[in-house]
Parts: sequence; structure tokens; C-alpha cells
Amino acid sequence: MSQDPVESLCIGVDLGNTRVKCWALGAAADWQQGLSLADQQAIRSAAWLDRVMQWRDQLVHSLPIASAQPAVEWVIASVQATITGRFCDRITSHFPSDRFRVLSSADVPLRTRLPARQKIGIDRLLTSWVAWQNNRRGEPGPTIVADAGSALTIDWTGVEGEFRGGAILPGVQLQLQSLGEHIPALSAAVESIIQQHLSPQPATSVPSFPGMDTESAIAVGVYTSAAAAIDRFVQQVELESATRVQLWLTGGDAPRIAPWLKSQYRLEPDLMRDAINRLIYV
Ligand SMILES: Nc1ncnc2c1ncn2[C@@H]1O[C@H](COP(=O)(O)OP(=O)(O)OP(=O)(O)O)[C@@H](O)[C@H]1O
Ligand SMILES: CC(C)(CO)[C@@H](O)C(=O)NCCC(=O)O
Ligand SMILES: [K+]
Repeated sequence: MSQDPVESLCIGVDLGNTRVKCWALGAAADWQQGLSLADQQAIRSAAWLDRVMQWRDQLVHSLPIASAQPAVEWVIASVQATITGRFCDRITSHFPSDRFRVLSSADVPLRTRLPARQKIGIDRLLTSWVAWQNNRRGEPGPTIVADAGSALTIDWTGVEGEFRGGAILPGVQLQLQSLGEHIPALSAAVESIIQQHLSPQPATSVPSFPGMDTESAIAVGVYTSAAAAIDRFVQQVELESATRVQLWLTGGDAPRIAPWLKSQYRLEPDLMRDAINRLIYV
């Protein structure tokens, strides 16, 4: 009897600055529903590579065809080259027949006239490309993606699909950490906000305005600064292009920034997954 793989499985990986996110793509995306296997593991921790390998094992065992030895391909979008090397080495040592493909900026079908395309973060290009694709089906207009991760990036793509560049600033968590580390009087309040952020419970309330104690003043400060940067960027693009823009909001801190925005937006927590999926399957 043939031992050949009967199914193939594609796993999308977003290797960010703080977290790694993995998803089964294509048809297999459904197989993991209800198993909460979308691993979100801090890269700083020693065990993160083991966690991903465990997740890959669990995912394969959850395939509907019990005897399958699927051919597994990892499609990796990474902003950290050194860690990508370690990641691929680990995959090869655990699962020698797994294949991987590391995406580069040349894989993203978005034009740009920027001088150094290869230096633009793959996350910026991928999310901009998929948001622009989505916009084409709706109202035409420039696309802006605000990705609130470790860094907050805000990027502009023209109506014809040209990546125009953007803005990069410290993300919410980084702003909080720098306050906590450099201003002793604020470190306890910052610690408490960070703990709330990391709790699996979604935020229940938006801090009231203005902040009436240290914690809420810090929260109002960092959220309004992120939201104001995004609103200002939107305003500038609208001014320069004389049309309404479509703003997409993604990244771990997007839901907390959203209530402070004046601009209309669409919140898409998994824009990176959608982008990798679309790149591979469409
Ligand atoms: N379990 C968690 N671990 C770390 N950050 C979390 C967690 N849950 C929510 N967050 C929030 O998500 C933010 C990180 O967002 P995201 O996961 O998009 O970033 P990232 O992948 O590290 O960054 P980037 O993609 O910019 O490199 C943190 O600032 C934090 O506030
Ligand atoms: C800006 C970040 C860190 C955001 O994740 C990433 O896109 C990156 O490492 N970019 C490289 C520099 C650039 O995009 O111009
Ligand atoms: K990101």
C-alpha cells in the first residue's frame, strides 16, 4: 500500500517582533475551528519554538483523515531574519519532510516607486496589499492600513495599487514600557495596565476622558496618541488625494485604539492571515 501523503497542508506564519502567529490555511482553516490552535506565543520566551512544533503536531492529528501523513508547507512572513533561520532549522529537525517558504517583498504583488522596496517590512506590504484588494471590491479610494503591533505602522496604498510609504512609531506596549522603565513614579501604574493587556479577557471599558487617576491618564495618553497619529495620517492622505480613504485597522492593540479614532475604519484582527492565505490560494 502506498504511504504517499494523501493531503497537503499549508501553514501561514506571521513572525512579528513580539509574537508568532500560525494558522492552517486554505481548506484546512476549517479543521482547526473550535480547537483554538491559533497559537500566540511570545517570542521572548524560551519555549516558543517547542510550542509551535506541538501545535503543528496537534493540528495534523486533528485532520479529518486519520491515517494521513500530509505534506506540510510553512509559508512564513517574518520581520526578524535571525529568528526565521532558527525557526526553519527547528522545523527541519522535528519534521524533516516539511517544506517551508519564506516570503520576501518581491512575492507581494504591490507596485511601489519607493527607492528600497526590499527594505520595506513584509508585514507592511502584505497587509497593504490585501486591504487594497478588498477595497477594490467596494468603494474605490486610497487604502490606509494601521497595524498596531510592537510598532505602530500606518501605510498608504494608492487606488491603482501603488504602495506609497507611511509612518512608523512605537506601539502602545512600547510606549507603556518606556514610561514604566524610565519614570519610576509611573512604573506601578504601567505594570497594572500591561497586565490588563495580556489578560485573555477582552477590554471591558474604554478609559474615561480625561484620565482622573494615574492609570487612566496613561491609558488616555497612549491611546489618544496612537489614534491621533492615525487620524492625522488619514487627513493628510485625503488632502493630498482629494478623496475619502478606506482605513483598515489590524494588530494586537487595534481594538483598544479603535474607540479613540475619529476616522471611519474597518477592524480586521487577522489581516496578516488573510494576506498570506490570499497570496497562496488566489
Ligand atoms: N498574549 C499577548 N502577548 C503579547 N501581546 C499581546 C497579547 N495579547 C494582546 N497583546 C497586545 O498585542 C500587542 C502586540 O500586537 P501584535 O501581536 O500585533 O504585535 P507583534 O506581532 O509583536 O508585532 P509586529 O507584528 O509589529 O512585529 C501588544 O502590544 C499587546 O498590547
Ligand atoms: C516596522 C516593522 C518593525 C513593523 O512590524 C517591520 O515592518 C519592519 O521591520 N520593517 C522594516 C523597515 C521598513 O519597513 O521600512
Ligand atoms: K505587524
